[in-house]
This record gives sequence, structure tokens and C-alpha cells, in this order.
Amino acid sequence: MTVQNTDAALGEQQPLGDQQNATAAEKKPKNEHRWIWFVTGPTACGKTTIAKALAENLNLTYVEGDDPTYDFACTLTARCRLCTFPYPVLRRPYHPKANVEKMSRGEPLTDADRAGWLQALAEHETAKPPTSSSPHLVITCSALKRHYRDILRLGSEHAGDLRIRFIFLQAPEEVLTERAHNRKGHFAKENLVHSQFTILEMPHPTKPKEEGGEPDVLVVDVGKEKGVEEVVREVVGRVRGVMHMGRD
Ligand SMILES: Nc1ncnc2c1ncn2[C@@H]1O[C@H](COP(=O)(O)OP(=O)(O)O)[C@@H](O)[C@H]1O
Ligand SMILES: O=C(O)[C@H](O)[C@@H](O)[C@H](O)[C@H](O)COP(=O)(O)O
Repeated sequence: MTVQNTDAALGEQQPLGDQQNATAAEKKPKNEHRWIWFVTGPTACGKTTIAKALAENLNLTYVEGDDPTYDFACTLTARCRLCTFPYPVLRRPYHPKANVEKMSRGEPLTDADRAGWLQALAEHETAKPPTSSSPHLVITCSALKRHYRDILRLGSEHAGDLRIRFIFLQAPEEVLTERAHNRKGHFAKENLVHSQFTILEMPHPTKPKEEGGEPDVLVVDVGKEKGVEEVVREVVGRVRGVMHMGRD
């Protein structure tokens, strides 16, 4: 399958969990869809850099998935069980302070540490950003394991107009160790990189689903020979293509 064909399939597929029977929401005109792009991969792969550029280029709303102070205008009608603030404005810590402190010490998070963070991200997929911002989101989130990505896919089961897609930024461990080493002023240092590769479950978009394939993931090479500008150009082009195909 060529890159173009893979991306075509990415744009046209039904949301996961709802592929057999299209609901009324599924039959809505495609231009009513909201898109959520998760920019994923191990620490220092370029999630923040690429997600910000993608948001800027395509006028999407940028959300830092690790940001413990992100404000979100929530349009859900029921109180979210994880929220401590009343609607309509939520101040939600995605990664609790304890997680950030742990990672700052170079200690890998456990599944249990990540559970609340992933759940919060999944629940907030259905919250619309303020009307002054684009309803389409770009969210950074490492999403290292298949199970984590599956949690993030759940949002589309609760809001049929959502199209949730992933961009996985792929580079060898030694490249990311070097980028983490050179990065200044970030809590995640190079001593976190190896543990992230140890648990990483690489998505395989071209494998059939019954063999564990994840066709809603766009894999982008961000290795040594690919500079930021080149990666941004590729990501913007492919995302624009998928959103356009999904809107026809
Ligand atoms: N394609 C790239 N080539 C070279 N350096 C990059 C590239 N993408 C990101 N960087 C740099 O690598 C570091 C990590 O990027 P960052 O966006 O903070 O990653 P993440 O959010 O995944 O941890 C930053 O210093 C950034 O400027
Ligand atoms: O699941 C995790 O272990 C974290 O989410 C981790 O993957 C993330 O990478 C850190 O929060 C560092 O932040 P950056 O990814 O922005 O470096």
C-alpha cells in the first residue's frame, strides 16, 4: 500500500468500535465531523514541536496532553467523575504533579500511574474548545502502548461526530536520547528515554486489524536525517489530505 493509499484509508474508515453498524451520527454529512489528532511517541520524539506547527498551519486547537494547567471549556451535560471543578470551565491536571515529579527523577511511570491521565484525555475528547478556537484538536500524548491508544479511541463511541486519529513519530532510541540530552528546561531528561522504548508497542497501520493492525495511525519517520521543517511539511500535507478526504 502506498503512503497515499494508506492515508486514504485513514481518512475514510469508520471510528473504531462503531464500524459494523453506522449510527445516525455516522450518517451525518462528513463536514460536521470533529477531528482529534493525537501526536504520539516516546519522550523527545518531537510531539510538542510538530503538534504546535500542525495546529498553526491548519488552524487547529493545540492541547498539551502533559500540561498540568490546561483550561478546557467543557460542554458535557453531566459532571465528569474525574473533574474537581464545576462546568463550564474545567482546570484539569492531565498528568498529576506526582507523575511529573517521578518522570523528572527519570523513573518510568506504571500503567496505574497513567490510568487517570489517559482516562481524563479520553473523557475530554468530547468537550468542545471555546467557540473562539477551532473545534478540531491536536493533542500531544506519548500513547506508548496499544492499550493506551485504545482508551483514547473510546471517545468516538460517546460522540459519533468525532474522528480520532494518531500520528506516531518514529525515530531510533539513540536519536531521541541525544535530543532529550540537548533539550533545555524540560522535566523529562534523557534518562527517561530507554524505559519508554522498553514498553513501546509500535503501531502497525498497514497490518490487517485482525492481526493487530491500527489503520488509524499515520507513522512518520523523524530520524536523524529528517529536520523539523521537513517533518512539518510531511505531517501537514498528510493530515490535510486525510481531513480533506474525510470531508468530501
Ligand atoms: N525532527 C527533528 N529534528 C531535530 N530536532 C528535533 C526534531 N523534532 C524535535 N526536535 C527537537 O528535539 C527536542 C524534543 O522535541 P519535543 O517537541 O520537545 O519532543 P516531545 O514533545 O516529544 O518530548 C526539542 O529540542 C526539539 O527542538
Ligand atoms: O506516558 C508517559 O510516560 C509520559 O507521558 C511520557 O511519555 C511523556 O513523554 C512525558 O510526559 C515527557 O514529556 P514529553 O513527551 O513532552 O517529553
